[in-house]
Amino acid sequence: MTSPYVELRRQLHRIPEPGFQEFKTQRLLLDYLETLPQENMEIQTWRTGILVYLKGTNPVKRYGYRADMDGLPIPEETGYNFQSEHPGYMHACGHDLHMAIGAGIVTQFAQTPMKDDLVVLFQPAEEGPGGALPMLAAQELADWMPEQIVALHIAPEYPVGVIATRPGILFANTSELFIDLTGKGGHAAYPHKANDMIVAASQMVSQLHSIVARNINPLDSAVLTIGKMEAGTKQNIIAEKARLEGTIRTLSAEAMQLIKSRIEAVARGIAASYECQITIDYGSNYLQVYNHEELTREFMDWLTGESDSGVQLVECTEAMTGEDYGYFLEKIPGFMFWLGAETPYGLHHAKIEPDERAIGLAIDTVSRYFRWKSGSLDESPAVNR
Ligand SMILES: CC(=O)N[C@@H](CCC[C@H](N)C(=O)O)C(=O)O
Repeated sequence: MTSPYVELRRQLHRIPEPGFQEFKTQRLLLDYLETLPQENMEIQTWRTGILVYLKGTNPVKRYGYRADMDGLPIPEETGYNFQSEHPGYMHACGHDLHMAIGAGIVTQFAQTPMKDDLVVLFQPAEEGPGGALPMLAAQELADWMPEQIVALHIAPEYPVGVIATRPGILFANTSELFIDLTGKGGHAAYPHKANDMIVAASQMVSQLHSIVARNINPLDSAVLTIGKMEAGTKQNIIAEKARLEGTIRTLSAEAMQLIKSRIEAVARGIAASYECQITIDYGSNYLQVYNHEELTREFMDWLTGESDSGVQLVECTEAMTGEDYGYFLEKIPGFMFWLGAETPYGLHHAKIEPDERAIGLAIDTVSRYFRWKSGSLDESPAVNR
């Protein structure tokens, strides 16, 4: 029989929504939360997010768990019979699993409280424009601010049972990148009377790709990806406008600064040689995910000691993915970890089908960890997987 959390994940999978438009997602989660015992639980909404407070029996400390909520603009190509009902949108980054795990953790503590308090946060807009910073600034969270926080991200490359993390930097600094080029359009047969922005944008993409290869110290990892290019209106019209959309990833703040200044130099060169106007917008920027060194090491040691939990700990390297959870870790001590959910297709792929057995394992592991921290491990109920 399918567990209630897998069922909830499937329902969430059907309704992926863009950042700050997670209206149906919020409704579905609120409906689920209403089915739970309410005696020691309080719920607040913030924009399309949800904050759940679970009161402890004799609280000294307040812990936190954060799950992200938004989907991605990807037309789904999985074989699921619970595919996205929102054309062109898909949960392709595991946020449906992250939320189902969050709901499972709430269930565990609504049914059997621990000694300490727990706040579970469902945060909108992780993929963009970023919900973490405004949520951290919101009065709703200020009143319930956790003293330690945990989050996870599914990992398609690890089997179920693997939890991978490291003390220190786990995910990169990120900056979005939007470049608009404006030249002069015209008839395809009169190129000498126009400034073709398809040619200018193509040149610019090549030059942008040489920045990481030729300006960044190879020992200081960085990535610049252009994920979208738009130009032109018809095959026999010279394009007056072009737009490039991408993202920059770095492990150091200095490399981010350097890449941005090189992008601006490339833009000045292209603008001069193609006699066009270029504007650059860096969109939203996320801070690196920096795991608290002692707390992460303590979690890793605890996992290693949990011999019959079915979890295998891997100490992994950093990844160039980004996460606005980095802003939580800037303010609140805590960590993030990768949760094995093996599938042949990676994050942000139209065919990704994460292994759902990861859901029960994560609910069990995170709940047991909080109970252990709180000195309440003896009261640990089994998870309905
Ligand atoms: C885990 C993950 O895939 N996160 C996203 C975060 C996106 C940040 C921002 N919108 C950007 O594109 O720079 C990622 O792409 O790493």
